[in-house]
Amino acid sequence: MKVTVVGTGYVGLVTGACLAEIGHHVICVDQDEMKIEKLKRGISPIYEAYLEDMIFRNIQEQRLSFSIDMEAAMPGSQVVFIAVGTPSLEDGDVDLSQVEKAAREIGKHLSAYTVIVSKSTVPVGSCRRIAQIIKKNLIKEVSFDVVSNPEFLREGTAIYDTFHGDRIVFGSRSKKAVDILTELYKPLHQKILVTDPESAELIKYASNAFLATKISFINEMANLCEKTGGDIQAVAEGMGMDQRIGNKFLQAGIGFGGACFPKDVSGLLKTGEKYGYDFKIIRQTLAVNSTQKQKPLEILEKIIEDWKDIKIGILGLAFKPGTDDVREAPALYIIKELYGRGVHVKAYDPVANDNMQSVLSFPVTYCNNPYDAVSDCDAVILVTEWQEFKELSLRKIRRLMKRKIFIDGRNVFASESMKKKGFDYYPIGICCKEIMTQNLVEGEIYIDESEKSNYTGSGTWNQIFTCN
Ligand SMILES: NC(=O)C1=CN([C@@H]2O[C@H](COP(=O)(O)OP(=O)(O)OC[C@H]3O[C@@H](n4cnc5c(N)ncnc54)[C@H](O)[C@@H]3O)[C@@H](O)[C@H]2O)C=CC1
Ligand SMILES: O=C(O)[C@H]1O[C@H](OP(=O)(O)OP(=O)(O)OC[C@H]2O[C@@H](n3ccc(=O)[nH]c3=O)[C@H](O)[C@@H]2O)[C@H](O)[C@@H](O)[C@@H]1O
Repeated sequence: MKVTVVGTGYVGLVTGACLAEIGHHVICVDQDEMKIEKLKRGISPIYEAYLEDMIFRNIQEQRLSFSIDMEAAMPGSQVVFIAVGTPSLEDGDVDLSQVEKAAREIGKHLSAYTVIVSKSTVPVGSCRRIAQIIKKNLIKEVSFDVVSNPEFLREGTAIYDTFHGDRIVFGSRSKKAVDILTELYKPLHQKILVTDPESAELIKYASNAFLATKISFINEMANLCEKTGGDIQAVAEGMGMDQRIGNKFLQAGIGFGGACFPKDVSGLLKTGEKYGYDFKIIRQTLAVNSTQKQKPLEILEKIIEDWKDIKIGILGLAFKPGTDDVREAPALYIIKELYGRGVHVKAYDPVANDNMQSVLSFPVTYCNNPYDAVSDCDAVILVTEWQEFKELSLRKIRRLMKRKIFIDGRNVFASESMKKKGFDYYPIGICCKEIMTQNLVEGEIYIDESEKSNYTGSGTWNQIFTCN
């Protein structure tokens, strides 16, 4: 089948390359000339495992090509994917300008029946709007269908996710369109759910908002663990063993980031507002996440008395491992805050140094390896759990650091072992101070000095704890 993909961001490129891989003839169009020039030479603008090889191979085998010209790309395409960006506006609403522009251009170049697929994440009702725009811009009278086909890939595992997805969703009332798309995706052998466009559009937002809420929930549990002496990893393990809950997306840390969760949760909240509905849970999901990002700073505020001449090393800049994407990355927020306190920030990421440098105007020292990034530092904050960091020589890290404050934002290391190695170690959701067992009276509540003034409880219980 001949397919056009409009937009060569993560989704456009992965969709295009994977459809070519399963035998279709795909042309990817982008308005960004430089990107297209690179892609024509087989160079991927994003870091994603296996993607560049797949692009290169499919160009060579003449199933994949790139263009900036919609007029040349569209003729003969049975399916046109819209995979352009839908970023957040200032107020959290969804900016649909790229989608609307793509729809106008598709309308102008439509010459025979075509299935137009919305792969971009768009608010409920957008397929209807896309169809209106296309209709308004048609040069000649042709029929077409617009189908919502949301994308569920994760950055870092995008190719795997495409070939091993849990489901493919088609939102359409047209049997003809659904049959064509079913044929297109047939080689993937995945479960297909066919529903109306409105439900398909909502499935995408509901899925992202639910996963983000699961993360905020476990982060709140982590905060409670710190106060009560629990260990969030044990709590998550115990919860995850219940198959109704599942063990995925229960990794506590310093909050979620990326191009999608923050913007899609805000977008769903805005949809609620537009329809007169206050979506209380996801409002709190966002609020919890923004507090969680502050955790490393809260920890440091308690330890560092004078910020003058403080040097801090950041390990990991990408919003998650496996990608060079720094959009809404927790590291962005942390670096800005540290810079505001006059800290000299050193940073290292295996692949995202350049991207961070292009969005941050502050003078950060970008390093070529993790050891340089921690060298002579008062504190280190591990922000992204790259495999490379799990294999670090901690003895060397300790030796290189000035003070030994280690904030582990992703709970990569074991508390006991870090303490034994001489670090002043701060994981997330794990109570770190030694539990004092002398002079304790059963039935009394013991809390840390700094928490005394906040304690308002009147009862007693048998658990004895001290916390950071
Ligand atoms: N990044 C991800 O992992 C995922 C993204 N999504 C959704 O997919 C959509 C695309 O996301 P990304 O790939 O991250 O986008 P992106 O913002 O990285 O890239 C969009 C691309 O579209 C191009 N573009 C914009 N308007 C165009 C036009 N009229 N004609 C030709 N090219 C045009 C831009 O130049 C850019 O290269 C968004 O709605 C996003 O929410 C969904 C699932 C996963
Ligand atoms: O719509 C999208 O763009 C995509 O958004 C997410 O994918 P992605 O943002 O690439 O990455 P995730 O693996 O979901 O991680 C998102 C953020 O949550 C954080 N996270 C994830 C899992 C967890 O247990 N804890 C946690 O803090 C990660 O560190 C990261 O910052 C969804 O997982 C995809 O299904 C969806 O297609």
